[in-house]
Amino acid sequence: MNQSSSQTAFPQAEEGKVKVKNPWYRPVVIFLAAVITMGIIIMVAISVVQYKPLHQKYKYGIVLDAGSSHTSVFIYEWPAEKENNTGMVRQKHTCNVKGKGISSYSNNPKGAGASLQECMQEAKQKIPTHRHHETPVYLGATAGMRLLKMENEEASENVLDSVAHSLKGYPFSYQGARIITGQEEGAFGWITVNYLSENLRKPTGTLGALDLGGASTQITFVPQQEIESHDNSINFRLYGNDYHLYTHSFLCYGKDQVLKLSMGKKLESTLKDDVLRDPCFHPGFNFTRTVQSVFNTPCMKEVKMANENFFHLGLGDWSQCQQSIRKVFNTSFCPYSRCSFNGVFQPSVDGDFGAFSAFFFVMDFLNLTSDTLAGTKQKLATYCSTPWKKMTENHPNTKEKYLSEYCFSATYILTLLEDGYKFTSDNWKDIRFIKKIGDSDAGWTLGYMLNMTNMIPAEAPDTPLMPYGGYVTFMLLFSLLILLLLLLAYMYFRRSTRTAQKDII
Ligand SMILES: Nc1ncnc2c1ncn2[C@@H]1O[C@H](COP(=O)(O)OP(=O)(O)O)[C@@H](O)[C@H]1O
Ligand SMILES: [Ca+2]
Repeated sequence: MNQSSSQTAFPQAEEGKVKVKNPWYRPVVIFLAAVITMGIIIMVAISVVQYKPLHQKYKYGIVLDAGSSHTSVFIYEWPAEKENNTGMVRQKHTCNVKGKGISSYSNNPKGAGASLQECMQEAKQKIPTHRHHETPVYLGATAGMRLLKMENEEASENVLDSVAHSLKGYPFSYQGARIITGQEEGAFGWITVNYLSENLRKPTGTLGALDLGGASTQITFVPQQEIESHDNSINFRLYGNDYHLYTHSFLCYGKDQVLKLSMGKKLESTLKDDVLRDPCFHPGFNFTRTVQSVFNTPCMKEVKMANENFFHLGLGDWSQCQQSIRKVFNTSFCPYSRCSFNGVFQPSVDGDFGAFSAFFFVMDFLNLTSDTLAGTKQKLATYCSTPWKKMTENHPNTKEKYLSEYCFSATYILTLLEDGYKFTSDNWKDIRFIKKIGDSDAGWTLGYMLNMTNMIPAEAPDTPLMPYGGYVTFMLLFSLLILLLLLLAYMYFRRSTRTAQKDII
């Protein structure tokens, strides 16, 4: 039997000696299986880390900017998972409170709280109900309330109590209503513009901040020189970088207060006359005002006039207007190596600046946001000399108060920037007149909220493994690769089995 079987044509098929090779034992297949398993594990792991943002939940915050001229309610939103990253918070909605600023309610404090109702109701609708209770609400009052506090502290407290009471009546998380300092107003404005420009986590330069309100104005930037006065220096650490800022807020140098100051100075020189001839107003402008409406401010000593009323007449002379505005800056003394005005230290301006609030409203209305300094002056001179009649005909939909004051306001802006802050025709182009960056308004409110909610950490937070786009591409390529490997493995398996079967046959 042994002999006969040794003579067969197919010795492999010999009984007892046939061995079908199992393809899974081959090292290549083991390797492929290992790669596939590892690939799947890596994909699952990355998915767990990266999947979170796909299920974004938004959080919200509300800040009320109680300015001297009016109050605005800002609603911010940000993805809950990414709250410590720069550029994540955006403005969802704004609401302008009807009527004047809260400081105008000094004789009727209850009215201040009541005035907020409409906008706060709107906030309730804009923010999903299940988020209401965890949405912080802050009210920050600026220079109008600083002035009221100087004039009548009790009245200012009553107004603040009234707005606090009103805000506590909503389902949000009330966090306080207070007068913020000029330093805070400057520093938070700077944080806002640099947060929105995503300058804070990069080693690139920062943007200085120029804010012009009705009652005060702020300048904030990173200076090249040492800051000689303690009051003007602010240091903070954001996302792992140290910032040394220069900031100053000039109370009474908002555009509405400066208008009063310069009119008051002109009235002083015409004590007995009941006519104020004003080069900062258009020719043909003629308005009867009360003397009290000019002197009703703690920014100026009241001057006794012969009459209660006066006629405010426009002359439309830009260069005379600038001469009169220069008088509100005291440059006769400086206890430091250099000053802006009124004996306030200021290092030389450096880098790019964002100029917002009334800087923007005024320069944008006059189409002066991108001219040279000389060009701006020339256009302004022509603008101021335009007859008032023509102005009202050309701009029937513009508020008359604003329209009548643009010549004055723009002349003040130019004088403040050039004579006050010492911008020159060379670095004029570094001033960007801006309203918004992306969806969000430039102003102190966003920076204030980021700070109060600890959303800008001192040290840089962890970043996701890779950007979202990169992650999707990576996952796609990786899936394709795994598919390819599976296909290869399958083809290899088929071939090996076929060879084995052939071998058996
Ligand atoms: N469209 C506009 N045109 C001109 N000025 C404007 C416009 N909108 C607002 N303003 C002015 O901007 C200034 C805003 O100041 P505000 O923030 O109320 O005061 P402050 O910051 O000093 O407390 C006011 O002088 C207001 O009249
Ligand atoms: Ca303001």
